[in-house]
Amino acid sequence: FKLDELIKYVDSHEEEYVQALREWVAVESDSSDVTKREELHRMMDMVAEKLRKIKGTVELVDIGSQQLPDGSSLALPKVVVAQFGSDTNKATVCVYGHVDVQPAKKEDGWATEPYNLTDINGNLYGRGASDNKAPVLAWIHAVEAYKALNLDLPVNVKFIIEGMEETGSNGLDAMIESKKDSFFSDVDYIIISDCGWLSKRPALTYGTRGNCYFFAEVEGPKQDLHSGVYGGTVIEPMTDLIGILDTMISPSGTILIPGIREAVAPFSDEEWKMYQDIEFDVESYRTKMGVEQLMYSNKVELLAHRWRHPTVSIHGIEGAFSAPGSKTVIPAKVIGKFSIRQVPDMDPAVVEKQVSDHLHAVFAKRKSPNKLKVTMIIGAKPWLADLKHPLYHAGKAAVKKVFDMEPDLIREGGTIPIARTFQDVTGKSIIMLPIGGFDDGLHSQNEKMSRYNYIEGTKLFIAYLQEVSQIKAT
Ligand SMILES: NCC(=O)N[C@@H](Cc1c[nH]cn1)C(=O)O
Ligand SMILES: [Zn+2]
Ligand SMILES: [Zn+2]
Repeated sequence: FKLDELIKYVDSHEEEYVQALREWVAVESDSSDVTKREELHRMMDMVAEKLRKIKGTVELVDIGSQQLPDGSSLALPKVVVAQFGSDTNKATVCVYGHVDVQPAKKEDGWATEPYNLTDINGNLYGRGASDNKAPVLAWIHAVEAYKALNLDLPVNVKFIIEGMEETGSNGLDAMIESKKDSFFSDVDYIIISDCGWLSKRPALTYGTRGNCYFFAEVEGPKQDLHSGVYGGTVIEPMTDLIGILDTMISPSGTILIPGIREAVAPFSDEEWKMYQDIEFDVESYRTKMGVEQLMYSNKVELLAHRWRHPTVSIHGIEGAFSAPGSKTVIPAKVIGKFSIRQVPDMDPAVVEKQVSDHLHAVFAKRKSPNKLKVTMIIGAKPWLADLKHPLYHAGKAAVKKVFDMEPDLIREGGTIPIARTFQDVTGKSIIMLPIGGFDDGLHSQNEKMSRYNYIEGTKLFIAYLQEVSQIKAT
C-alpha cells in the first residue's frame, strides 16, 4: 500500500482542491429557498460531472417533487449516485454526503461574501465550505488520487450525494427503499463525513441526534392591522404565539412538554466515564461562542446536553415584522418555527402528538378566538453506532497513520436525517468520519474549512479506504 505516494500526490494538488471548492461554494445551493432551486439543480450536475471526469459510473436519480405550502409542486434536486469498481473480491463502501447549504447573506454579518471562497490565514471562508462541500470533494479527491497514480482502489466505492439534507432529505428515504435490493445489495458499509471534530484532535462519531421540526401557525384578523387604530380591541396572534412557545422550555433549559424528558434513555456509568475521559475545555468553548455563561459548567453534563439529551430551539417567526426600523403593525398571521432534537429512546411520531397536544392545551386555556395549527415538517430519528464494530477500529488505525494520534470518540448534537434510514432500511453498518474543524461555524456567519482539515482529511479518507479493506468478512 503506497500511502506515502498518495500523500505526496494530495500535497502537490492542494491548490486544485481549493479551486474545486471555490467553484462549488460559488453555487448558492440553498435547499430551503425555493427561488434558488435552479442553482441546486446546477450543483447536482456539477457533482455528477466531477465524478464522471474521474471515470465513475454516474447516474442522476429523479426523486420527484415537493409540495409547497401554496399547493404547487417543485422538482426536487436529483440525487447523484456513482460507482467506482465492482470487484466481488473486494468490500464495497458507500459514501454519503450533501451539497445543499443553509441560507447566507453578507448582511447577516459575514466578514466576506458567503459565496466567494476567501482564504484568510489558511482558513477557507464560504457557505457550505465545511457543511458539506469540502468533505464531499475530499472523498472524490481520495478516489481520484488512487486512479491518478494507477493504484487499485482497495475497496469498491459508491457515492450517494443529495441536495436536500438541510431541509430533512425530502425524497431520499423513498429512493433508498427502492434501491435496497439493487444499489445497496453489495454495499458492506456506509461512511458519512458530515460533522466536525470536538477539538483540534481528529474524531470518530458514533451518534447523532434526530430532529422534529414544527410550524405553529396562529391566525387571527383577515389582514394586518394598525396597532394604534385596532390595538386593544383584538387578541393578537403574535401574543398568543409567544405565550404558547414560552410554555415549552424553562429559562434554565428544562423541557416542559409532558412526556418528552421521560422518554430519554438513562445515562449509564459507562457513558459518564467515556465523557469524563474526553479532553474538552469548557471555558474555551464558552469564550468561542461569546456567551457569559453556559447552561452547564461541568464537562460531562455539558457534553451530555450537547449530544444525548433533547433540546427545544425556537428558530424564527414567519409573518412577524423583522426589518430594521419600526413598524406599528399587528401581524394577522404568524408561524412560529421551532425544533426539538431527538435522542434515544424518543420517537418522532410520539413527539409530534406530545407537542401538538401540549400546544393546543395551553392555547385552549388562553380562550383566544384565533386559530392554531401545529404541523411537524421534519421527523428525523437519532442514530447510534456500536463503537466495537471493526469500522471504528479501521477509523482509529487510519487516524493513527495520518495524524499519529488516537481519535476522540464523540457524538454529534446535529442531525443527519438519513443516517437512521440507511441503518434501518439497508441493515448496513455506518461510521461517521468527520474532517470538519470544531470551530467551522456551520449554519452560522463566517463558515469555514481550514486548508489543514481539507487536505489532511483527504489523506485520512485515502488511508481509511485501505483500512476498511482489511476488515475480515464475518
Ligand atoms: N451537517 C448536518 C446538519 O447540519 N444537519 C441539519 C439537518 C436538519 C435537521 N433538521 C433540519 N435540518 C441539522 O440542523 O442538524
Ligand atoms: Zn451537513
Ligand atoms: Zn448543515
